[in-house]
Formats: sequence, structure tokens, C-alpha cells
Amino acid sequence: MAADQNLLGVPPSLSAKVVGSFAYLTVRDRLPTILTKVIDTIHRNKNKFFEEYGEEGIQAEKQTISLLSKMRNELQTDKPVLALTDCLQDTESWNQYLQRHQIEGDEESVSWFKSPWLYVECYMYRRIQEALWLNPPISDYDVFNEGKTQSFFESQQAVMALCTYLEGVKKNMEEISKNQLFEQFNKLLQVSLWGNKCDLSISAGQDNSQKTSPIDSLDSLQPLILVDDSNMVWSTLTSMQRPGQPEKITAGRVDIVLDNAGFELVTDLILADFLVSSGLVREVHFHGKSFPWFVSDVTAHDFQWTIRQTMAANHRWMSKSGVQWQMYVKEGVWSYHDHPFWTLPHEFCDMATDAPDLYATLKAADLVLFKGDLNYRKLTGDRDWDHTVSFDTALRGFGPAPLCSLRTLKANVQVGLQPGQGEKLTSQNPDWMTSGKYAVIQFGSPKDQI
Ligand SMILES: O=P(O)(O)OC[C@H]1O[C@](O)(CO)[C@@H](O)[C@@H]1O
Ligand SMILES: [Mn+2]
Repeated sequence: MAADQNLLGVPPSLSAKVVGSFAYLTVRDRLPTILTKVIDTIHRNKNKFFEEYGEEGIQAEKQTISLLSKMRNELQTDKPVLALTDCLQDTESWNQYLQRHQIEGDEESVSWFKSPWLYVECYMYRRIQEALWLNPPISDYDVFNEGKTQSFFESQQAVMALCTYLEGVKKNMEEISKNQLFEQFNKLLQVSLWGNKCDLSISAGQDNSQKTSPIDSLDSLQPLILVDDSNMVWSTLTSMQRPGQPEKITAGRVDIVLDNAGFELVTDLILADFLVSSGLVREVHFHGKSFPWFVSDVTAHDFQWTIRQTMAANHRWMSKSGVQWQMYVKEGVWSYHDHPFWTLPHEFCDMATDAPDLYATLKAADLVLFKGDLNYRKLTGDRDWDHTVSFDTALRGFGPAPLCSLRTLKANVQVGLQPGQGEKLTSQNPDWMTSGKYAVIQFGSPKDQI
């Protein structure tokens, strides 16, 4: 990665150095709040650690809290970003990334408020992991687990409504026309899109779950979709024809780069179930995070837990869905994958060079769906793009396969709008890019031939 000024035509990264910007407010207010909650959670669980590990558990709790308080202080006083001291699989990559930034400026200039927002925000979650990791008995403790679990249970009614809806769709699948299939696909794609409203990072951990049936709200939400490329997603899906069976619509592989656990994950599983049971898709690969990330992101544990809870629900169609999902996993129709790159601070245009194995994996997909705001920030490099720049330009060569971002807007980067669209939104609704009220279904086609 070269210095910003060397990247001809590429705008600078968003950063907290712009006083008053959303990045600035996030680093100044939201990140310390999240850290304080993490500290409280660890402290509240002191007895649990004692029961599990005795005195060693108590020591670990104290030590972890002390490391986290130190980090909060570094953040609030804009201290330099420090190298990681644990020896995990990704430590070297993080420290090399830091060095790259230090080479561009000097040691002091790589700091919480002066460096790219994307970098420091990711770095905070990695430092939380480091604090735990350095304290072995509680290394694997997920500080965000309580929030994720609660968000799942609080959206039970909505989950039941969705599972019931899916059952109805599946029952009629044999008889429906291609147009009707497209209609159902669109609905479930939008359910998965709006599921992204329910993350716990934008609300700094406050309850943000789905209480009503999402299907009923789709019509009223439609005007809030600023870019709707669902036709292109549909064409991609329906052109995955099997050689020798050109008349048959089917059956490729879709990869879903997951975002949040809780209600959003259920909406993704519902969509994936529809894709498979309709015969549109043969296989779905889910990609999640290898450690707790951005408060509510899905880990392997969350993925399995969600399927088990759905199976165990005391509701006919919900538990039936759970049983089906477990079966998909068992048969390999669905698979869960994680890769350290998803929890690095890199823009996705760096993936081909910095994580060639992951890039090659995604190349084998016929379509990749990227869920959520953070993935959008990484797709576009979290840069200060003009709103009318095309999505393909902002991807800067990233394109292992046809891809689509399903994202509610929670950070001030948005490309691919019509001339004047951004200005109009700003005049009507100054916080349109950060409120989570608006969304995009934005399609990109691969440019690279790596
Ligand atoms: O879960 P999502 O949709 O990626 O959102 C994560 C949130 O965290 C942020 O990165 C800011 O903290 C925003 O971009 C977004 O609000
Ligand atoms: Mn998230």
C-alpha cells in the first residue's frame, strides 16, 4: 500500500483528524464507550472466572482490565499505535501494517486520531483480543457474547415470522413461475439487507434488535434503498447454468461474507435456505470472523449456536428451519469458514496481494454477497470518494467474482449515486450516511484477471 498522496486519483482515507467528522466522533465518543462496556462486562463476570479458574481467574480478570484501561487512555490522549506483543497467527501482519504506516510518516503520526479511521477502529478490537490472549485462563472469553445472545432472543417474534414465511414459500415452490421466484428472491434479499440495521456497534452495544415482522415493512422501506442492483444479482444467479443443461436455472456457489450475529444472521440463513431450496444455488459458503469483532460480528461459535437455538425453539416452523440448516451443514451444502484477513484492517483491494489464498477461495464462487457497513467500508477503502464515482472504480481492482454489497449506511462513505442525489439527501436529511435509515444493494463486476 502506498502513501495516500502517491495514489493518483484516490481520495484520502477517512480519519478522526478531521475534527467534527463522523470518524472523529466515533473515535472520541463511541469507541471509549464500547471499551468501558467491555471492561464492565469482564468485571461483572469476576465470580464466573473465579468459579472456573480460582485465584488465577481473578488475576486474569484484573490484568485484562488493566490492559484495557491503559488502551482506553492511549486512545483518549491520542498516543501512537503500538505494535502487538502476543504471538498469534496475525500478529506479524498487524505489525507489518503498522510499519508501512510509520514509513509513510513517522512513529508519532500513527496515532488514534491521526491515522485512518478504518485502521484504528479495527486495531481497537484486535487489542481487546490481545488483552485477553495475554491472560490465558480467560483467553477465549467472548466479551460481546451477552449482547449477541440477547439480541437473538429479543428478535424471537421476528424470527418466528420469517421462518413461517419461508415455510409458506417453500411449500409453493414447485408451482411458482420464474417471475414469482424472482419476487420471493427480492423479498428475502431485502430482508437480509434490512437485517443489517441490527448491529450493536453503531449503538455502542445498546439494544438494536428487530421487534416486528420484517416482511410487512418491505414496501415502506423500498424508497430508502438508494441503489438497487437486485436485477443484476438475479441475472448472475440465473446465469449459473450447468453445462449440458442450458435450459435449467441452477446451480452454482454463493459466498456470503457475514456481518452481525443475532437477527441479521438469521436473515442471512433464511436467504441462504431459499437459494438452496429453490435450486438457484448448489452450495453456500459463509465467511465469519475468527475472534469477537465490532461488537456483534459472527464467529464460528455464534454460527453454530444460532442454528442450535433455532432448532431448539418451541415453534414449529422455527425449529423446522433449524433442523434443515443443521442438515445443510452436515451434508456440506452449507459451510462456515474463517480467515485472518477478515479481522485485519486492510482495504479489500489489498486482498489479492496480502491474502492470495482467500482471494483464490472467493474466485471459486459465482457470486459473493458482502453484508454490512464495515464490509462496504473495506470494499471502498473507507475513502472520501465523491458520491458519483462508480462502485467499480471505488473497488480499485477488487473483484474475485461478481459481488454485491447489502448494506445499511452507517459510515460516511457512499459511491455510485446519481449526480445530485447525495446533495439532495444531505439537504433533506443531513445524517443520511450514518443513521442506518438508508441502504444499498450494490453490484460490482470483477475487473481483475489475477
Ligand atoms: O455491523 P456493520 O454494519 O458493519 O456496522 C458496523 C458499525 O461500525 C462502524 O464501523 C462504526 O463504528 C460503522 O461503520 C458501523 O456503524
Ligand atoms: Mn458488524
